[in-house]
Amino acid sequence: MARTLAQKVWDAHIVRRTDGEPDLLYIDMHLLHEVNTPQAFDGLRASGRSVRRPELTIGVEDHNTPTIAIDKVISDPAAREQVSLMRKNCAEFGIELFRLGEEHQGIVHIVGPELGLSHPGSTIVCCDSHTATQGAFGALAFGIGTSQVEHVLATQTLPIAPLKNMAVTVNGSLPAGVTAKDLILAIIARVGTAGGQGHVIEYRGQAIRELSMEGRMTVCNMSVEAGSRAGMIAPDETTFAYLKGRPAAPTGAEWDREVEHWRQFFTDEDATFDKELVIDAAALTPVVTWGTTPAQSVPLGEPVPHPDSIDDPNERAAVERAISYMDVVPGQPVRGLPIDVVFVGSCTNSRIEDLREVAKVLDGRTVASGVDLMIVPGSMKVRQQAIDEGLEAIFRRAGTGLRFAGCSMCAALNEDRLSPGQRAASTNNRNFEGRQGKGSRTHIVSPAVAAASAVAGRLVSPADLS
Ligand SMILES: CC(C)[C@H](C(=O)O)[C@@H](O)C(=O)O
Ligand code: SF4
Repeated sequence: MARTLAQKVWDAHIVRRTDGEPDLLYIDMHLLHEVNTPQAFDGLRASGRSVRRPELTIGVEDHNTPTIAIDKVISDPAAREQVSLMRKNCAEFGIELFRLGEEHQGIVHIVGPELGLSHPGSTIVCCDSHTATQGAFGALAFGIGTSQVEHVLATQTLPIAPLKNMAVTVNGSLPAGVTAKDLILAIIARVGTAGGQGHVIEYRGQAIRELSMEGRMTVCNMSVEAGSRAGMIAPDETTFAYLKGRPAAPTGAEWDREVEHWRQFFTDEDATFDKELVIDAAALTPVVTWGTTPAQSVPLGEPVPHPDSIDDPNERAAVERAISYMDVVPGQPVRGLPIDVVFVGSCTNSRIEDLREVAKVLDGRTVASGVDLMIVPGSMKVRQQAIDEGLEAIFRRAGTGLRFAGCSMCAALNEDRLSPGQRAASTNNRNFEGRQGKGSRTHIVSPAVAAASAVAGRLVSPADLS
């Protein structure tokens, strides 16, 4: 029977299938960070169990870690406690841990691919919704809760009910100046924040094939913002070229064998999807969120919507509330909104390609006075590469620095946050009330728009800069 990419990966990992029960899937790679994992280890201890496959389990410190004083004691007691529990648990259960400031430390979803751990056709789980990022490699990668983390630690398997399949086909090529981030924001605006519920989204079509691995990861990363559990892209030569030579990639004859194996992971011609959406890439322009969900966005050139134009009373009320929280005016152009802070970072957009994009815009320009531009690389590797390539020098000349790696102001779980009422252009993925600090106002944008906005002090695209 014809199958989708997701079904092929799923089928290859079924350990047990029983009528009326979820499938039991084998898990190839299990990633951990310091949030949401302490109780899982407590559970193991309470039942006297060990970790079944510690060599398939890797821990990273990312959410709570500082991005400036990384050699000092973490000031927030709750954050300090989580990081210290992570160290204790990984040491006790024999799990490799990338600690704050170490060579391979960074945001878990950046570090996995960077090490070459994300193999096409594999199953990858982590205690974090944005695990979907690694679907860019044709892996079935998704977030799990604490009790599931305990189950995977103890057994290297996971009981899970089959997911539905959704196809998003992006025809044509993205116009110059339109990025993977604009594409996924446009997709989310069409699908809605709940449209992907219970589904795996497979991204296909020419514009997807033309994306770099970094761009594909940006797209898959935000699949969860459309409500879906995972996003996937079939592996191709771009995927193999990215993986080749990475520390956890196979080598020699095994590389050739694996690449042959990986080539089978694509959707069969006559496979069917439960939902389908087709997008025309050529019609897209830079997209910015104006509201408090990632779906409340408009092309940069368009105004904040009028609630009166919305028929559904619940939706109208939600839009009214978002307009009030964001302190924007219906009909007001989004382009030109003054901003206080620009955040370049998060597992959506803190890879080297993103920092290059930012440097390209900042080169020979300076950050507007009164605007704070924070550039937080996704990993220590990205940081080092940005220094080696001279990007950091460009950032310094523009009036900012390059911080240490971590989630930082994406979720404001460390000390990087907005003050109440501050407005940010942010390359992250979530903009709900208070996401970047109490009373914070977040406009989700691409790295290029973030950099241009830092220069102008207002929401603009690079094309708007003189
Ligand atoms: C802390 C973690 C569980 C959470 C997630 O799952 O996404 C975080 O990474 C986020 O982005 O809000
Ligand atoms: S960078 Fe943001 S979205 Fe990604 S894992 Fe960290 S907190 Fe979550």
